[in-house]
Amino acid sequence: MAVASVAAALLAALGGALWLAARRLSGPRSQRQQGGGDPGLMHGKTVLITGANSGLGRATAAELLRLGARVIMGCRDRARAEEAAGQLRQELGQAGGAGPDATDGQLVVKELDLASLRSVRAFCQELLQEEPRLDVLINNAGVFHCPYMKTEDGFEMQFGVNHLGHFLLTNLLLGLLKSSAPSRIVVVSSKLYKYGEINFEDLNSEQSYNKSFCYSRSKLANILFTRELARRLEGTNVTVNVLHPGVVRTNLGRHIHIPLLARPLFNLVSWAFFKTPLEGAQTSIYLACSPDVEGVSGRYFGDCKEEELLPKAMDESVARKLWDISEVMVGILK
Ligand SMILES: NC(=O)C1=CN([C@@H]2O[C@H](COP(=O)(O)OP(=O)(O)OC[C@H]3O[C@@H](n4cnc5c(N)ncnc54)[C@H](OP(=O)(O)O)[C@@H]3O)[C@@H](O)[C@H]2O)C=CC1
Ligand SMILES: CC1=C(/C=C/C(C)=C/C=C/C(C)=C/C=O)C(C)(C)CCC1
Repeated sequence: MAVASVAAALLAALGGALWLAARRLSGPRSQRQQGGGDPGLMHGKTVLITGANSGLGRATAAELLRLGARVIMGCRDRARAEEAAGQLRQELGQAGGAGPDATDGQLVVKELDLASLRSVRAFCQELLQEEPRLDVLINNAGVFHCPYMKTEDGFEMQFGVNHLGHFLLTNLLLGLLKSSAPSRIVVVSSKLYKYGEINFEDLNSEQSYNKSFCYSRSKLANILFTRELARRLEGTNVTVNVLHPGVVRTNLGRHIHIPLLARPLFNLVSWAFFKTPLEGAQTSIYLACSPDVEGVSGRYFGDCKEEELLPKAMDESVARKLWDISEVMVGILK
């Protein structure tokens, strides 16, 4: 009897694993694995991607590089970024691209720590000196569910990196984006914005800290920032759009503690149900280079299609107030 139960359990586990594998390999998602598109589409264009050494940013960099762009990887850890850049050059060579030597110079690594306003300023100063143009800025880097931590300037980490660091970065690069117009800004947010609120009385979470709320708040801030910026950029030929990538298998979950014994199960589930980084990056890539969204600004996208926002993400007075407070927080108040 016991032997029969064990055998049944093993068979069920095997059947489940096979079903998951079949689902992963034959589902519609696998068809989106390798990007198509004209390999010369982004030729002559310079793209800056924050957090380009890992996950979605890395996959976005790989694809835009394949499409011929000069890609600047804005990353906080030079060693991790150089390692990723080396792998990307090699992958491009192996995929029949221009080859590691010919692509040199099209992939540039620069240090950028969004948890330090000093680093953001130094990064922009160098970039403005060295780069004659910037066609696409992709605000992709992010931190998720970290324990309570503060940035170098004393801001709650998720709000500080996901919103404020990118707020300063974008503002300092706006002149170059305008002089390179038509140009685009792409902001990576999340569907989890739905659970956030902009609680102006405690933006630093000094009174209480809830990591889920603070992540959602930072992602709501990404959307409000996008909409306010789109309004300010009207008539400049610089567009800005925001997206959610879906649930993607990346390093974003690094602060989530999974007990050692449960990890294989979580890995299996994420492998079966989460998007791959390349699948998740499709909307970022679409907004960065598709002719379909030429002139489109201030909109929210998922799976390369426009989606509706909750009223709280379209509240113009909250967006303006957040903009004004962010200017004071990062020290660019004119
Ligand atoms: N994965 C998912 O399911 C979802 C992701 N997103 C969003 O997608 C974006 C990309 O995340 P994803 O690729 O998943 O996660 P990863 O953790 O794989 O990548 C995040 C990137 O952000 C960088 N980063 C973190 N902190 C800083 C900092 N202070 N300064 C500069 N760079 C920093 C990381 O650098 P380092 O490697 O050095 O840590 C890394 O390169 C994020 O904005 C995230 O909120 C949204 C919805 C779902
Ligand atoms: C891959 C993987 C993980 C990653 C989780 C991730 C990437 C969560 C993403 C969250 C979302 C949806 C954020 C939305 O903004 C775990 C569970 C830590 C452990 C098992 C392997």
